[in-house]
Order: sequence, then structure tokens, then C-alpha cells
Amino acid sequence: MEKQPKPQLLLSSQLSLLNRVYEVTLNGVFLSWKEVETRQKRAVGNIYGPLKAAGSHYVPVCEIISVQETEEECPSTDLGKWQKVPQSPVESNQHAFTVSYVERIQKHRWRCSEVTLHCTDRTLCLQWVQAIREQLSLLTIRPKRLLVYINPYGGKHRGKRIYEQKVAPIFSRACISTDVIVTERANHARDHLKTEAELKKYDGVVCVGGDGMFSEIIHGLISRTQCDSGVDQNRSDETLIPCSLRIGIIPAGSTDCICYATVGSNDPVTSALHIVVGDSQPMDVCSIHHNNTFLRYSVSLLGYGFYGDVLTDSERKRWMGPARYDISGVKTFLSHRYYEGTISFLPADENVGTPRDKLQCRSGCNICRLPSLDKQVSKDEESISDTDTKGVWQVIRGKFLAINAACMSCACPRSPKGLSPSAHLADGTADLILVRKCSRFDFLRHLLRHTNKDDQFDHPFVEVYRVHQFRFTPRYEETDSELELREAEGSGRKRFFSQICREHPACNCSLVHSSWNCDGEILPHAAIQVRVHCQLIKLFARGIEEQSVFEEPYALNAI
Ligand SMILES: CCCCCCCCCCCCC/C=C/[C@@H](O)[C@H](COP(=O)(O)O)NC(=O)CCCCC
Ligand SMILES: Nc1ncnc2c1ncn2[C@@H]1O[C@H](COP(=O)(O)OP(=O)(O)O)[C@@H](O)[C@H]1O
Ligand SMILES: [Ca+2]
Repeated sequence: MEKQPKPQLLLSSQLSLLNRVYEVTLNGVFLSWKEVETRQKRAVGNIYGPLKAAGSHYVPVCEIISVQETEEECPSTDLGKWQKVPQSPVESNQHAFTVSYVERIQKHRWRCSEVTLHCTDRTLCLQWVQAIREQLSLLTIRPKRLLVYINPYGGKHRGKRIYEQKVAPIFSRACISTDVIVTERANHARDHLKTEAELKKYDGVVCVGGDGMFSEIIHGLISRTQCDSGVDQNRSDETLIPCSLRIGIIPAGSTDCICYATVGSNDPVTSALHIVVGDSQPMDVCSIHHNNTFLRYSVSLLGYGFYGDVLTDSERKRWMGPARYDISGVKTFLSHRYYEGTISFLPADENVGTPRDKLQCRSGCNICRLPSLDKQVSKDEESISDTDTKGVWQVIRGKFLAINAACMSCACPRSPKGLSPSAHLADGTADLILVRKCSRFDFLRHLLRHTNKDDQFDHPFVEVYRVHQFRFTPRYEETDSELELREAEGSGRKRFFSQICREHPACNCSLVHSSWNCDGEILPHAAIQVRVHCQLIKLFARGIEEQSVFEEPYALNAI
């Protein structure tokens, strides 16, 4: 392996911390502090055996959140006022600075930790503060100004509180300025981004909410980007222009799968810290069309049959919060409805892996980093452009309990490995999962495998393909009135009619077609065309870190 040049030493001093003396050094890569052995200690060591390695700490500069001069104040007897006073012989001065930095705790979560180092004089203290700030100023990937949208009604209605109590203090410590908009209606954030927001002022957009709120943000940003570049979203064969602004997600929704699958947890503080350090994770986006009309974009789950029906039922139970999915999940499972139709798809080349290869997408994923030879699909739907590879469309007809497409793993607290555990965040493909008609018992076994370590694809009635594009056509053509009914989803009219339809089986309309669940939003059409756009957006995330990275963060022996 190539030997890395040693980073240049920028500053080194003996400073004190909790009554002990430390050798503190700063180079372009790390801030470190290592305890200095005192003569007294060495003597004790000689009597009782060898001294233990003195405690050393390393913090990568890129994970320092901020540094500030610290006012040391201690109570004095003088009229009960607080005064600056010496604390101990070692800390016999009031000059100190505090460094806030990222610390990894369990389950991929991050916390903001602090260390306060004491100096013999103010000049030295200011020199340290300045040196660290200079290093931070070189990190130009960090956002300075963010546009924040809060959905006050997402999940358990805690978005506003989560932002104010957990996230805003971290942004302000990192000197990030924000413009905050609390949404007043559905699609407020989408419309604002699409037409009004002065995007040039910002280094990123943050949404506080669930997958539905994130979906609003990407719709606003992608549409705005295409509009500014003169790209027609209604044409399913257009090459879309990637969005330049990164998006941060502060999880405050019901499923929070996009946050969970890109960071490894649904913890607001962790997400805020990934934004502060300026992480960047590209992500694939599916575009969905019907007869050359643009319908929606999707980044997580696109599900017809089971997940479409769960969503349709759960929308009527929004007042229950996240528990609505469990109730509707059981109800839909018991109804055991299947749907007939034809799926055609354009498979991806095997060099991007297969859905069953157990190569999970992790931070710095090699598959997502591959040159995008196999990633962009041409205007000619029958072939893949830019390569000699010819894609041949495959066609499958049948009766399905579920047809799911996952652009990423869709890991979430309900299913920690996700709907398709080996799907990749940024490889230009989606995993297409077909669950054919089977017994209730078999379907239950399949569903339960999403919650444990067993392979949910290892059933004779389940097929899974890695694809660039696919189309679905229901066996029976949709009638205009049925489409209209589904478009009016959520309104009293829709509920009224679907009730009638269920009560009059002769009509049959609620049984023939399901709806598509598109990242938690209902799509009114059953017949759709889907195409994956490689790395169309970027998140303030880095993918899920390997376990070892956060179990022993920068341990002394590893350096
Ligand atoms: C009877 C046992 C059933 C166990 C099934 C467990 C399977 C869980 C797979 C979950 C995949 C989730 C994919 C994520 C979808 C979200 O985008 C979407 C909207 O999220 P949000 O806006 O935060 O509400 N969530 C859903 O569609 C919920 C699906 C829940 C299905 C039980
Ligand atoms: N102020 C608002 N009032 C009502 N609905 C809203 C508001 N802001 C956003 N929404 C909509 O709420 C829906 C759910 O939001 P989301 O944050 O994903 O929560 P959840 O995960 O609980 O579904 C989304 O479809 C979004 O468009
Ligand atoms: Ca993908």
C-alpha cells in the first residue's frame, strides 16, 4: 500500500485538562491530546509495575464542530457573585478553549462531545482557537446557510420540537445560519422550492419530517432544476439534470426509511451532525410516467398490491400516527388480495451486483463508485447507451400479491435490513421484487423474514431482479372513473365511492386494481413506466458506516 506523507505539524503545546498535563498537537488531519507522564507518576509506576499507556485522544479535524474561547467561572465568597478564579495549581489560569467534536455511540448514532483545554496565557489560548478555526475554514464542503422546512404534522407531530430542541442548537454552535419555514399545508415546501425559494442563497435544504416530506423536497428541487435547464419532465426518455443543492433529513416521520438507509439510524442529532460536517451521499431517483405524462419521483419504495393497499388504508387512519401502518398492515395481510398484470423490465448488467449477492451498500461503496458505464439508459428504450452492452427487455405475466421496486435497501426500524438488503443507494439501478400469488401462510413467512436475518427472497413464489427500467400494465384496463376515484384519494368522495364498490362486488373496481405506494404517497395510476436516474440528488449523509468504524473511534493503537 502507498505510504501516506505525514501531515504537517501546525501547533503543539502542553495544556491542561482535568488537572492533568497533556501534549496537545494539531496537524492538518487530527487534533490530538496525550497525557504527559509526570515524575511523580513515573515513580509510582516503578513501584507497582509498568505504567499503562497514557490516555491519547485523536479527533479528525473534519469531525470538529467548533472551537471557542471558554470563560472559566467559579463561585467566590464575595457577595455570592460568580468570578473567574484559579481552580488548581495546574489550571492556575482562566484561559481555556473548548473544542466540540463528533463522537460515535452505538447503532450508528453520533453525539456532540466537548473537551476544554487550559492554557498558561491568553495569547496561547487565542493562538489555538485561531489555528483550529483556520483548519475548519479550509473545509469548504461544510454548509454555511441552510433552508429548513418543518412538517409540524409528520410522525408523532414532534417535528417542530425536535428541530428547536435538538437541531437548532447544533447548527448555531457550528455557525450555520438558517431560514426556517414551518409548512402550513401539504405541498407547501414543494411549491416554495419549485417557484419561490432563492436557492442561490443556500448551501443546502433540510427537511424535518418523514419520507413524505422528503419526497416533497425532491419534487421541488428536481422540478426546479429541470425547469431552469429547459428539460421537459413529461418526456420519459429525457436525461435529467442532477440537483446541485444537497438535502438533509432530520427524521420526524413515521417510517423514516430514507434517513435510516442513508445514515444507519433515525436519530435527529446524528442527522444534524452529518449536515454540519458537510457529508455528501449521491442517490438514485426513479421517475414514474404514464403515457408520456410525468407522475412522480421515488427514492425508496414503489409498491403495488400489498404496500399500495396498506398505504391506501393507512391514509384514513393518519390520526393514529405511525401505528396506522401496523393496523393497516394486518388488515391488508388478512384481505390477501392479488392483482393480475404484466411486468416488463430492462435488467442491469451483473457488474453492478445482484439483489441476492449479500454485498450491502456501505459508506464509500465500491459498486456505487464504479464508473457509470452501465448506469445511464439511452433514449432508445431497447438498449443501454454509452456501452456496447445491449439490454434485452424481459416480460413476466402473472398474479401478484406484491410488486415492489426499491431504489435503495429501504431499511427502517420495522425492517433493519430492509425490503432489498443488497440494493445500492447510487448505482443507477432498482431491485424489482415480484411476489406471486401464494398461500397466506407463505406470504406471512415472506413478510416476517423482513424483520429477521433470514433471506426474504428464498421462496419459490418470490423473484427479484436488478433493473434500470420497468413497466407495469394491469390485466384489465383502468377506467377513467376508477382513475378519478383514486385521484380523489383522501377526500370524502373517494371514501364514499370505494365503500360502495366494496359493498357491490359486481362493480369489482376496488378489487381489480391496486394503487402504487410511492415513498408513502398514493399514485392514482396502475399502469406506469419507471426509469432509474443514477445519482440525481445528493444528501448530507455518507451511507452506513461499517460497524468497526464507530466501535473504536480512532483508538490510540490504530493510529
Ligand atoms: C405482518 C408482519 C409484517 C411485517 C412487514 C415488515 C416489512 C417492512 C418493510 C418496510 C419497507 C418500508 C419502505 C418505506 C416506505 C416509506 O417511504 C413509506 C412512507 O414513509 P413515511 O412518510 O415516513 O410514513 N412508508 C410506508 O409505506 C409504510 C410501509 C409499512 C408496511 C408495514
Ligand atoms: N403543514 C402540513 N399540513 C398537512 N400536511 C402536510 C404539511 N406539511 C407536509 N405535509 C404532508 O404530510 C405528509 C406526511 O408527511 P411526513 O413528514 O412524511 O410524515 P409521515 O412520515 O408521518 O407520513 C406528506 O405527504 C406531506 O406532503
Ligand atoms: Ca439504486
